[in-house]
Amino acid sequence: MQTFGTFLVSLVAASSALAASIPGTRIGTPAGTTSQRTNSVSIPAIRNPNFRAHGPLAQAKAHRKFGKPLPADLERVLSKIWSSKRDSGSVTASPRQQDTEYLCPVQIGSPAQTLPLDFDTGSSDLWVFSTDTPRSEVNGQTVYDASSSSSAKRLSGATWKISYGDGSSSSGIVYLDTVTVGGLTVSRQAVEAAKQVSSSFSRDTSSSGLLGLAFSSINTVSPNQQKTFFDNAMPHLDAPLFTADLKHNADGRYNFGYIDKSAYTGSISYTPVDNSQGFWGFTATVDGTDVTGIADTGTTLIYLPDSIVTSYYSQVSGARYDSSNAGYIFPCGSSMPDFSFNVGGGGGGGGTVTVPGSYVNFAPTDQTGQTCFGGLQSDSSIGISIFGDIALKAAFVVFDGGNKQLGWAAK
Ligand SMILES: Cc1noc(C)c1CN(C)Cc1cc2n(n1)CCN(c1cc(N)ncn1)C2
Repeated sequence: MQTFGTFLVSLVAASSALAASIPGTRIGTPAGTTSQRTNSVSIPAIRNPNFRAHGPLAQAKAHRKFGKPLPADLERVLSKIWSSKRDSGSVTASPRQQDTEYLCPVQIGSPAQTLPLDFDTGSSDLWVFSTDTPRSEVNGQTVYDASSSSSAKRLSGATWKISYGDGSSSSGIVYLDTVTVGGLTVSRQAVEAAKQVSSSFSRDTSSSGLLGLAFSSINTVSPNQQKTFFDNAMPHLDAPLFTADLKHNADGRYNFGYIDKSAYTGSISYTPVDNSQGFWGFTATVDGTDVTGIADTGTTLIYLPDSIVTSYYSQVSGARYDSSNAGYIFPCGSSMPDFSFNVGGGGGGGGTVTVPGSYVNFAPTDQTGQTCFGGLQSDSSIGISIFGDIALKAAFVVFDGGNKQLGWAAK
């Protein structure tokens, strides 16, 4: 069996023998060597340190070299190797405005245009500020220019329109273009260019749009619904999953296709996902009460049933629901209790995620800094419980699209 190293040496030996037999042939004297004779050279044979010897692949090379068909058993082995998935990606998630949102650099088009996007497991549109967005609505954001991308193709007749839980919205037209996240590339990804954005997006000068990571069933492109970046990438990934490792006031990371064992402690507790509404829906247990909600990186706070929220703030002196702030507030100097929930309970006890009390002290309600707004609020006006960034940044979370499950681990 010839390994690459041997192959390289034999190739070099052949050429220098050849050169020696043809007078005057000079194949160049490599740096560092001198030769008394005029028609001979000595070439170092450098072993390729990156080469990994592999029997079947070496067998295949030998058969191909001499034009021989591969034996059936070798064919079977190679087809398994060559069909194996081999893609993955890893990108930094940078917090903005006290962890209000997390932005990741995304490359779009050829040549690449890099835009900071909000990765949102609560929606399924990849939309961007673009040269199609009215100048009056662009406020310093980096915009996507499809006309500068040789790989951009307009998806004729396609439009999109999306509204979010906080009342913000955007809409526009659609291109197919090459999108790369952390080294993972999807060609012909639907890139939704905004022709209109609501004021909260215009004011958000650091974000150029969103990259949806919920299920493609709630993508808003019409008449032909489009797939999310993750859905398009999934068949090529080493594992059909991505992980979210968001942090408090610090850069975190989204990984695609693999689980970084150094990013969490203890074990990962898994729980089934209900994607019937297009979200990463799951059930957790809070103080013995089952809560069904969604894991949503695009929502800043945690929204849970009234009973749980009221019970939590009853532990904090001076905490109250304040209608002028439309939420629970408390004295900023309060020492907030930790907030825990259990995932994957079942017989094995599952795993407990503990949100430090300091995370629940979200932000002052005004410049005086006397009163602070809670990171845990009631879901009664939303109709669905949401485990947003305040909860997610307390854990290492596996979004497993292949097995429709969510994994939670401490970190
Ligand atoms: C958010 C946010 N909060 O303070 C700032 C600043 C921002 C960003 N900024 C105002 C603009 C904005 C509004 C939204 N986003 N970004 C992200 C998508 N939104 C979601 C996603 C989802 N899964 N669920 C609900 N809404 C609403």
